[in-house]
Amino acid sequence: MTKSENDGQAMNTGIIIVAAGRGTRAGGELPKQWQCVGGQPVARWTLAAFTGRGPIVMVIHPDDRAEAEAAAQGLDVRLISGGAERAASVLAGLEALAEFAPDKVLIHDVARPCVTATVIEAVLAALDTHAGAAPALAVTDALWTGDAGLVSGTQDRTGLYRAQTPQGFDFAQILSAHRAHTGGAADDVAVARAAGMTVAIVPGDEANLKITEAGDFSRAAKQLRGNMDVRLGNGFDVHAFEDGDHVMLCGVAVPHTHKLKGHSDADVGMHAVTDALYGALAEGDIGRHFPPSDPKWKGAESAIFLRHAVNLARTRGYAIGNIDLTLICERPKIGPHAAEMTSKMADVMDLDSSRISIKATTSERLGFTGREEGIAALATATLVSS
Ligand SMILES: Nc1ccn([C@@H]2O[C@H](COP(=O)(O)OP(=O)(O)OP(=O)(O)O)[C@@H](O)[C@H]2O)c(=O)n1
Ligand SMILES: C[C@](O)(CO)[C@H](O)COP(=O)(O)O
Repeated sequence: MTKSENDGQAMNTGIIIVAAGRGTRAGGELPKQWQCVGGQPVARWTLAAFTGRGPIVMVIHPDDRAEAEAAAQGLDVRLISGGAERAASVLAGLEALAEFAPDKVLIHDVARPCVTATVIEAVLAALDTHAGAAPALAVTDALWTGDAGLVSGTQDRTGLYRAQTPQGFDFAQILSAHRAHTGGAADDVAVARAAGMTVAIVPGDEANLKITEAGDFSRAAKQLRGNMDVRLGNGFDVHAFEDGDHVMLCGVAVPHTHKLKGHSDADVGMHAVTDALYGALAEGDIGRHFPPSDPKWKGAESAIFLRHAVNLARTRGYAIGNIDLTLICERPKIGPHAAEMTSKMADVMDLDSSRISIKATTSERLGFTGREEGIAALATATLVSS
């Protein structure tokens, strides 16, 4: 991940996912963040919730690199080594993020995979007016002290909150607060307050639980199932042939007796996939985002449109489930180029190629594709949010 690769995204916010803990209370053969809930590692859910919001640094234990790489596969995440205490891991993350010079930073426990976009956005909004902001829930149960199984006293709950993450801060201020902090701290709000920063409380969410004990895995799985929003979109596009010697299909220049006619590079395959993503988001189509009347897009690479749709989906908290594209033409033959097209699309979409299907059919010489007047493309996309 480089600074320039993130240009155009939410560049002023950096993300730190602290994942260097050992998960001793949760048990299991692997630390809790690498164990699966709802079919994928805890860490992957957590990373997906922040993808598209800015550069992500995940702080890990040096022994966990293989598990971390598997959990982050296909996502733009920098892995760095943490320390023995949570605060040391956060400081390592802040130092690594300094290269991106973010204005703000969100610091989140990997062990909170059910965090919602609403909570993240509430923290970010509060950072417009405060140096720090964090989600929390007011304590609603009565509080007691206990001793040897007996209630030994009661505790006034007025003004008490249960703290959650992500905790958000002005980047420069929290970096210097962490550098100056000595001794333990339960969280980054404690470090910030010790340095004199004010921290706003924003509404937390019961769903944003921290996997701490073994029983929390099933609670998280239930939550992830319940929160999951699956969206499906389809896209259809047609471009006519004109004189030329190659067609652009899914980012690959395929030699042919004609080229495709269009305002942009006329990559009919990418256009259909882009429209499927916009469709899944109920965001209209390419024309709404990149009007053909705008000379700026004349001859433009269609990868620009596709990346925009992908980033829009990720910014809204969706991961791309899969893409299925059918190209309809008699010629050129797609089969020999399908692997290269898949790899190019995977690259542009920053998506594992196993989630991309590119296939082709003829229309049995019927209709405009049968008469070789042009190429049609039909795409389906699924988006999954937690
Ligand atoms: N040295 C540490 C300790 C904790 N953490 C992270 O801080 C978060 C909150 O910590 P906790 O839930 O206590 O996780 P563990 O330390 O892994 O759990 P345990 O205390 O049961 O071992 C977790 O995302 C954990 O990975 C970290 O990055 N570095
Ligand atoms: C930061 C935190 O998630 C706020 O609730 C929590 O303090 C970290 O977990 P730990 O169990 O206290 O290490």
